[in-house]
Amino acid sequence: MNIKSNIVAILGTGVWGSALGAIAKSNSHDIRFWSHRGTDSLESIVKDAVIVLSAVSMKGVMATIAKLKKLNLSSDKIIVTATKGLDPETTRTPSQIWQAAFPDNPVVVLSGPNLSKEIARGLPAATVVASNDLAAAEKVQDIFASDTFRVYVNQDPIGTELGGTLKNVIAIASGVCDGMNLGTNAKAALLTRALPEMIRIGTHLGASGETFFGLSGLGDLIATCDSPLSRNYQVGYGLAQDKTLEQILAELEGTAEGVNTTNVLIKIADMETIAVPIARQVHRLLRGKITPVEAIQALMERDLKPEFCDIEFEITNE
Ligand SMILES: NC(=O)c1ccc[n+]([C@@H]2O[C@H](COP(=O)([O-])OP(=O)(O)OC[C@H]3O[C@@H](n4cnc5c(N)ncnc54)[C@H](O)[C@@H]3O)[C@@H](O)[C@H]2O)c1
Ligand SMILES: O=P(O)(O)OC[C@H](O)CO
Repeated sequence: MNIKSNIVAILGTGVWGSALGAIAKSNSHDIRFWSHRGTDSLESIVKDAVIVLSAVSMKGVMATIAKLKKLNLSSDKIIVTATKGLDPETTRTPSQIWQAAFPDNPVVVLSGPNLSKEIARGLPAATVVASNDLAAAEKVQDIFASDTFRVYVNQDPIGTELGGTLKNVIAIASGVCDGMNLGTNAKAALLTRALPEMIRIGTHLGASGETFFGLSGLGDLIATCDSPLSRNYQVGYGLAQDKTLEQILAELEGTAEGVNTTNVLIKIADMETIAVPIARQVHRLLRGKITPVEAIQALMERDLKPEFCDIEFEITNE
């Protein structure tokens, strides 16, 4: 599909960075991996790269940026962020942090229903690359698109990023739902009511509401909330088995960003007085304040209300 080979630096060699690197490599691009635990210098990895893609977990974003800042990154390099998290101190998204650190570089968000283990197996999937700089997003689209990985562009980086980030909180709730065998009706109600919750927070933070109905919102919500491959789902499932959070995290392979994201989301909701009933129960559950049964009761016993009363959005695209 691609004719010209580009040098792509992938920062973070966890399962997602590795899977993304393998996709670009199969498109004949020259991939250079960097890990904070490895021996290669960051400078040598990013030196000739056209694209610098960060797939480090949220806890590594600030440290990685601090290292890159020392290297005087040229402003023509496209920074791609694939992290799905929120900064606990500032509540900012990774793309906001990257853009503030490198104001002259194009920053592109890559996010979608992308369980890395399925992608590593070459199963078909789709994703979104979003940026205020459309040409940069299209360049990233060109580099990663393949006949098994369909890449769409859009111009709502914050909405695209927040869809992938906020759904991790709901994936924990969904794991609880399945772990307690609450059935398909309960799961459908949970996911459907979660979407306006995500939209309320997202639009408050500057996202476009319609983005949440696309691949990076609804698409990723479905994928993550319905798959035992999701680490966030596994956290919820474990809580439903009466395991402690510490025990679950100790057994977990890789990062469950939803645990930190729940804390940041509640911080934002409390500061801005935004209703997030599902996330609030997840927060209480993670902190050991309530049991899964009490969380379900609290959600079911809330005051009755009209179904559509608190979000406004317009679908403008076909
Ligand atoms: N795994 C997936 O299916 C998937 C899909 C889409 C997005 N994501 C997101 O991508 C990010 C990475 O996910 P993953 O599954 O590869 O996680 P992982 O736990 O497998 O890997 C985390 C990576 O972050 C790096 N890291 C951690 N602390 C660091 C630090 N202080 N400095 C530099 N690097 C540090 C680790 O070395 C590792 O390379 C997460 O935000 C996740 O939500 C994951
Ligand atoms: O394993 P998780 O829970 O981080 O989920 C993976 C991705 O975010 C799904 O798109």
